[in-house]
Amino acid sequence: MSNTVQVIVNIPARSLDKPFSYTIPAHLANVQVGCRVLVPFGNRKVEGFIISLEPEKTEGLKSILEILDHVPWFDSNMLNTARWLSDYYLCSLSEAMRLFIPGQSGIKTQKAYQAPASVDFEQAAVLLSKKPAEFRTLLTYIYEHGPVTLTDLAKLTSDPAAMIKFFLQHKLIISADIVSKRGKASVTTIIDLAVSRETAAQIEQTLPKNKAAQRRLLNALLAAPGNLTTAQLRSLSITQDTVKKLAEQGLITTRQLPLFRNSYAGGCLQTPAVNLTPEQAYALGLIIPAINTGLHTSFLVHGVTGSGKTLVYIRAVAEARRLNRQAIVLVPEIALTSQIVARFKAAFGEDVVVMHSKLSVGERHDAWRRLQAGQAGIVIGARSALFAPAGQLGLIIIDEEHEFTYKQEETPRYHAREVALARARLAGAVVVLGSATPAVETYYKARQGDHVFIPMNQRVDNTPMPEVTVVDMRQELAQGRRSVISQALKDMLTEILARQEQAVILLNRRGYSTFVLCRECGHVLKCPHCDIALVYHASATVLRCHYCRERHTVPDICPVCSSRYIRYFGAGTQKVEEALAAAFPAARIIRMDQDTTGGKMAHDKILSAFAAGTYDILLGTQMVAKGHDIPNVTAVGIISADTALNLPDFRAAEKTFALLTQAAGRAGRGKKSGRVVMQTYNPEHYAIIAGAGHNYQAFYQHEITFRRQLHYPPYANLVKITVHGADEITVHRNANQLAADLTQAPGLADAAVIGPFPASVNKIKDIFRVNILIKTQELPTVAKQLAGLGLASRRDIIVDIDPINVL
Ligand SMILES: Nc1ncnc2c1ncn2[C@@H]1O[C@H](COP(=O)(O)OP(=O)(O)OP(=O)(O)O)[C@@H](O)[C@H]1O
Ligand SMILES: [Zn+2]
Ligand SMILES: [Zn+2]
Repeated sequence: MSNTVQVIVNIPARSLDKPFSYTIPAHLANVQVGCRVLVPFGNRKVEGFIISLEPEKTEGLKSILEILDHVPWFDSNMLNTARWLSDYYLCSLSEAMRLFIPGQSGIKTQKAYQAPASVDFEQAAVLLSKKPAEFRTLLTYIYEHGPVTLTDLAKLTSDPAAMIKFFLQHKLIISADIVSKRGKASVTTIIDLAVSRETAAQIEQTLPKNKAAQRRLLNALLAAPGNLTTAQLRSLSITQDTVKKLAEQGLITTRQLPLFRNSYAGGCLQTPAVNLTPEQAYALGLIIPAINTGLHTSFLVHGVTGSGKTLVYIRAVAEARRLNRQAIVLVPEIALTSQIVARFKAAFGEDVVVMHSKLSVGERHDAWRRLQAGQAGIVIGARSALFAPAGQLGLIIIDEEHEFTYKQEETPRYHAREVALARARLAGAVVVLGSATPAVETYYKARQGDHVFIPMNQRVDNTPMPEVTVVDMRQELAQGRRSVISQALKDMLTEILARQEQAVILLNRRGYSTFVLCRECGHVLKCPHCDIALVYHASATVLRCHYCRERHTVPDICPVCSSRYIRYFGAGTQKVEEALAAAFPAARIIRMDQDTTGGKMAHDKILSAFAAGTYDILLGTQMVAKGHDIPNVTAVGIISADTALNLPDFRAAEKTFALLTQAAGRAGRGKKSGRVVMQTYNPEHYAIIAGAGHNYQAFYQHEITFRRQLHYPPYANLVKITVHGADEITVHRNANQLAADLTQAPGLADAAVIGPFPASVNKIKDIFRVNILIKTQELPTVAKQLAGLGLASRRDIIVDIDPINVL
């Protein structure tokens, strides 16, 4: 029997990134690895996670105060995944473990005040004699009711803080933490008769008149076929007090049942039995046996838009469930993917737990307890669902695996795909990655044999892919048309509106203010050394390369065609909406972008209204391009296909290609065929040509060559180091020093250190940010070196392994 445990305290401070030892008091002897506990830490009580039991007994240790879980919250798979995460992403183990807890902590700590162990009443009386009477009242209250919080005290007097300060100063009170468990399982009380119905009826008769409530309760129980819940009693205005009185007399019994909150009562669809398409059958023919082996395998399902990937996921999950194993289904953003959630709900009902950002911490806890207890088998949600306590994990699905929302942009800066692969490897689980436009890194890995590759090249029912027209906006200008809506787009919309079909218009606005484009010839100013668009810094009106620091002034005329139409930064959604309204006064247009969608569920509402046919045209940014499956959408217009191309980002072409393909994929998914108009200043760019031709292969061939030549991922790993601080000069000095140190560091000899350069948004809330980029083929060595330099524990530094945003 072990007497000592190693505990990771749930405090995200980097300086505490090591386990602390505690002893186990005799009454908590059954504590296990993976349990959350309450421990004394300094003069506080904090939550801790037990990561190991030590055989040795060590003298002089503090002991654990309380066990918060009777079943360990962390199983070995979760614990090892957290360890992997902290090693790979250079975060502390507590930062990694917090990911696995709804609300990041199982306890809530409130500061409270109470009487000290001994009080010198005489001295207290002297001190208070000079003070207003309020002081005495408050102190008496604290002595009688303590520990009490400031909030409690604020109910008694308007400004308790000053008085508390005085009491603390003179040691009349001490502060103490009130620690409460979070996400307590909500319970319902069940009330039953403890005596025979005859006895109860007799007693009811003999109760005096003033016991009306007790009589009502007995009558209610006599009338009810079985028992009653407190909620039912409330409707009869029967209080807890009455229940207590009858229970004390031994007439009734009460017991508590856990009540699981389930806030997602979404409408269930009826799924008719379908025959699998040959490609779906082929995919499942590979995936299902893999699930059966119980060994880790990963698949990449590269299925064109509308090829029926969701059904493959559902059947794979059904197989995992048949084997009594659990499944995690990740979607990029729950608010934009209600259709897939509805399909899972329809197929699996209550076995599905849906995690979305609107859930309270309590609801999350309940949901996760249901998974932990095996009462639910499937969790579907955004990247955080990956950390669900699924002890029987057999399958992880990542839909739209190329989406950048899978990367967490705060510490720990993990990518859900990588963590999923690590967790599944540790659990012997299968991973299915699905996308019409896989990330270049993922596709490369599949070609290398790291993932089993499954192509799905046909749409369901062999519906043709939509026909795409590329419009050269330079030609439009040359022909005197200045509208943001080209003639071809206008013609297409006129036709489909006349047939009462619907259209989606995508305005790809991202990055518009960061680069300079010539409207006449489409030329974008690029760095001659890095082939990346120069970033426009409005504050200094200069152009800079964020990869090699080259600087240029902004030209007044285009260096290629001498046009004065350079410095074009594009149009916003509002402007496009006005142009559409002017061209189609009768059309019902709904706009969806950051400005119109305050709450997250607003997306959902807009999409459902559009799907229901309340609107003819859905106009918006990126978010209109994704995920939805609306049969009456036959036309897609892309206002500015190439804006993302000009982002000073080596993934610019990939982002553009993915967006065009996904957007085009919204058209013609039903019986009616679809059409797409893509407006661009770069019709000869490979991402545009491949996007228009639905040709992933062509895009990939081009892209991978570029990546190989310039040593970008997948041929190297990147690490982004951000130095930040309030003082610009210090930040720059520290960054320069760090870059110099890194260049000299022995373990980084083979790595390229690039920068420092100011972040593209170089000042946020008065904090300056400067980036250093490391390109390496030896990430583990570099990571070790960075950890050795103590970077991970510096407060002014953020280390981002495999950054998605390099700006
Ligand atoms: N075997 C089948 N028989 C009939 N209809 C099917 C079949 N499989 C899928 N479908 C239907 O085909 C449509 C497209 O399927 P789904 O939405 O799964 O495509 P997808 O591959 O996920 O596309 P995207 O990548 O664009 O999201 C859906 O309406 C779906 O219900
Ligand atoms: Zn030009
Ligand atoms: Zn450059």
